[in-house]
Amino acid sequence: MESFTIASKKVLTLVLVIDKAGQKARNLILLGYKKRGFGAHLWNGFGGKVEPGETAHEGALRELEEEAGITVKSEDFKKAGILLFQFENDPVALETHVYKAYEYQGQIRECEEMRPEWFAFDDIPYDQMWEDDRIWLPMLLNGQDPFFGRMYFKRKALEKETKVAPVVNTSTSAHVNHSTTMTATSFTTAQPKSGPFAMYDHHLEHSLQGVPHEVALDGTIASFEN
Ligand SMILES: Nc1nc2c([nH]c(=O)n2[C@H]2C[C@H](O)[C@@H](COP(=O)(O)OP(=O)(O)OP(=O)(O)O)O2)c(=O)[nH]1
Repeated sequence: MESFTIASKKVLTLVLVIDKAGQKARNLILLGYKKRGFGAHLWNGFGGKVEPGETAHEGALRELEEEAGITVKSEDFKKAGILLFQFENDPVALETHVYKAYEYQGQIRECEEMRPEWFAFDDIPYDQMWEDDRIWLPMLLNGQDPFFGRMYFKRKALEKETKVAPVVNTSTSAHVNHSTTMTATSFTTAQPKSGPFAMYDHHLEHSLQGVPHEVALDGTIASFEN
């Protein structure tokens, strides 16, 4: 496993809302399609950066309200673990505190950043999610939390995708005009399927005895919650 010292870290949150045997008698998970910013075009839980003066718990509740329009009572909010994301040639690691909730209040709504949607557990769109999610999300869903994971990513080479504009038939005739030329070709940078980063290594401990509270700069669990 890759192991390198972190110079600093940012504290983030990630919330998974689960509807156990809901209306359709199937277990459902609420994911949001990220419309812009970091992790754009991927499905994910709700969350973001913890603000100064806020605990991770408070930050997670705030982001859930901002991004999905719903609230969760503190007693229904359970810490599932910490995921430490490290990126090649980037000394800043992302210490992501993951929470789960089975009850919520309010009306789920879309915002500028996220489009929420329920997914059955057997229909989770892993190929349109961060690559590490297929490793730890099943554990969260199976109750194998709390967990602690370290995930290492490399930046993917962005492929150039050629978009060919539709053929414009300038002929007034009903017959296909074979002499019609194709108009300007536009070049766009394609978004790789599971985001611009590729995971190249990971380490995951699950069913821990205690709930991780903080990660040390050597990438180990610094403390557990009381
Ligand atoms: N599932 C999953 N989530 C991840 C991974 N990496 C990663 O940063 N995240 C989450 C943690 C945060 O919830 C979110 C990143 O936070 P963000 O940049 O959207 O934060 P924010 O909402 O404060 O951002 P902004 O308002 O400044 O745009 O993505 C990953 O590998 N898997």
